[in-house]
Amino acid sequence: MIKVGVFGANGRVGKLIIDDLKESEGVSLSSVFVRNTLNYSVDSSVIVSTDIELFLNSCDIVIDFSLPEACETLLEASLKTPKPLVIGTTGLSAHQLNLLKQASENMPILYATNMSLGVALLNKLVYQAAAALEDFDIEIVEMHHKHKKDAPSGTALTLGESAALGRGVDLDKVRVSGRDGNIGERSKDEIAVMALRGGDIVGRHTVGFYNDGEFIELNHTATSRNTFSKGAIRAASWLVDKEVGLYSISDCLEI
Ligand SMILES: NC(=O)C1=CN([C@@H]2O[C@H](COP(=O)(O)OP(=O)(O)OC[C@H]3O[C@@H](n4cnc5c(N)ncnc54)[C@H](OP(=O)(O)O)[C@@H]3O)[C@@H](O)[C@H]2O)C=CC1
Ligand SMILES: O=C(O)C1=N[C@H](C(=O)O)C[C@H](O)C1
Repeated sequence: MIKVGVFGANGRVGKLIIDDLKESEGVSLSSVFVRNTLNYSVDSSVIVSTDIELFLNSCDIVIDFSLPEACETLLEASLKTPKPLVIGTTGLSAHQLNLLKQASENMPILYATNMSLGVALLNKLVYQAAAALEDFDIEIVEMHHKHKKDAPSGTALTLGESAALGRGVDLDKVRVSGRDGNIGERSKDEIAVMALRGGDIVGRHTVGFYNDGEFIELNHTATSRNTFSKGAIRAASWLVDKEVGLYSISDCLEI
């Protein structure tokens, strides 16, 4: 039985991971890290702790859905106490991403801005379309619930990277994150990544390829957050016995 530690357990996704672990074969909840208290009860055998060392020492693998600062704390602690990590937290800074890469030299880490099978496939399709439709303008729009803190979503940025890779350009150099005022015509290479927020939208991503006379839009809509929690548990079962290194969700899903 794989002992799973959950980091971010009070959160929207964290709570679902704890529920879904009960229904998943070969895995069980062993520890939970909390800043203060856990907002609900778990089996008395589970270690619920504010002590990150105790939390790490009480599990075989960690699943993290928290916030960038919290994820940084986890990565720093894991440098001292290495554990396989499945990280779903988005909005990581360049420094935090570097820390993640550095940590993956000591332990296996799977980092995915979206744990769904559909988005993993969408990234492949976007890469292909961007390469094949070289004259088409690429625009990405994401929609999420009003509580989401980071923008644009990690998924939208990853889709932007897939598109940029297909075009052989660097997303950081071509990304547009808003348009307002008399800004002039769209340049050929730019890739816009725009964010909308409202209500309880779980997650919707559209990558559009627009040309004169025709356009294609590739869309993925998550209708349940369990898509992410179940995807993360599947990733944990896959990652737990891997060599040190940085893995993607495509590695896990073999697509
Ligand atoms: N990769 C993917 O497939 C997906 C990724 N996400 C990402 O996962 C993350 C979490 O999303 P969501 O569950 O909606 O967010 P929530 O805001 O609901 O949950 C965040 C969690 O992080 C914890 N937390 C915040 N700060 C700290 C800290 N300093 N130390 C320890 N724990 C902390 C909170 O604990 P407490 O309540 O105790 O403060 C809470 O449990 C986001 O980055 C989101 O974008 C979301 C869905 C899918
Ligand atoms: O915060 C969310 O809710 C989500 N975050 C992820 C992201 O930023 O891409 C994945 C998903 O779309 C839901």
